[in-house]
Amino acid sequence: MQWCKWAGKWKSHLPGQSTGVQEEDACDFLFKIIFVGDSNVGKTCIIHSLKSGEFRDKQHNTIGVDFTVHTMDIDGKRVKMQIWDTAGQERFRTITQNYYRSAHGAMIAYDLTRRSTFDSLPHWIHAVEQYGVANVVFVLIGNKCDLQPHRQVLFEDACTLAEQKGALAALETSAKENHNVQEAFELMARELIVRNGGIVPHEALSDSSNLFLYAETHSIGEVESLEKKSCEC
Ligand SMILES: Nc1nc2c(ncn2[C@@H]2O[C@H](COP(=O)(O)OP(=O)(O)OP(=O)(O)O)[C@@H](O)[C@H]2O)c(=O)[nH]1
Repeated sequence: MQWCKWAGKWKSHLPGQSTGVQEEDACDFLFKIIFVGDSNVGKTCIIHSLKSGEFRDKQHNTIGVDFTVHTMDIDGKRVKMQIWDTAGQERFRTITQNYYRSAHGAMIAYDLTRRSTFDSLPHWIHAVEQYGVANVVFVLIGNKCDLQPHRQVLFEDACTLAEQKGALAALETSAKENHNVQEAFELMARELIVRNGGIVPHEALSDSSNLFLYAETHSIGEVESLEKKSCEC
């Protein structure tokens, strides 16, 4: 018998029987994650980088919502993440908000070379909180950290916003260089496992703060004392 935990509710699966669930579909946890943020911040590329480890220079914008499943092993637990890649374009907002419902976690992305996409974050956080489940876990992701010379957002500004809004973490990623992509999703998975009754021994989670940041781990107190300097990618 295989078991799959869907955010608190256990479902049993009998491989090869009438459910049609195969051995490879078995998992210990199954989480729904929505990926939101302005258009062209790199959401689709991050997901592609997560799945393939490669960068694909996307030629077109997402229309509505795309869906993918990513499985990872966390300390011996098989964790499946249903990732919903939503279109950032304004015209799809009404449609995409329908997918926020029942999401356990939200990745909220901005492009660190475009300040306007960072300034949109309060909107996205509000929307996730408004249309999603109560106490949804969210992570702020500053993408394109390979483009350091074009940086318009200090990492410390993202940390401050993360602290103010109650984000789990602020991270900087590069889909192009596959930097911090796996880490972002693993961080989310570990937190969701803990919130859903699993025990995941990990030094980051034993920190008194639940805010984990780019490159190094800092508690909220440490963040406040960080100098205003851009972080290296
Ligand atoms: N330099 C660099 N470019 C990136 C990175 N990630 C994405 N891009 C580029 O940014 C552009 C937008 O990427 P997408 O993944 O399509 O952005 P999106 O957020 O999914 O956009 P929508 O589908 O409109 O919501 C593409 O031209 C990518 O090649 C990155 O990490 N570094």
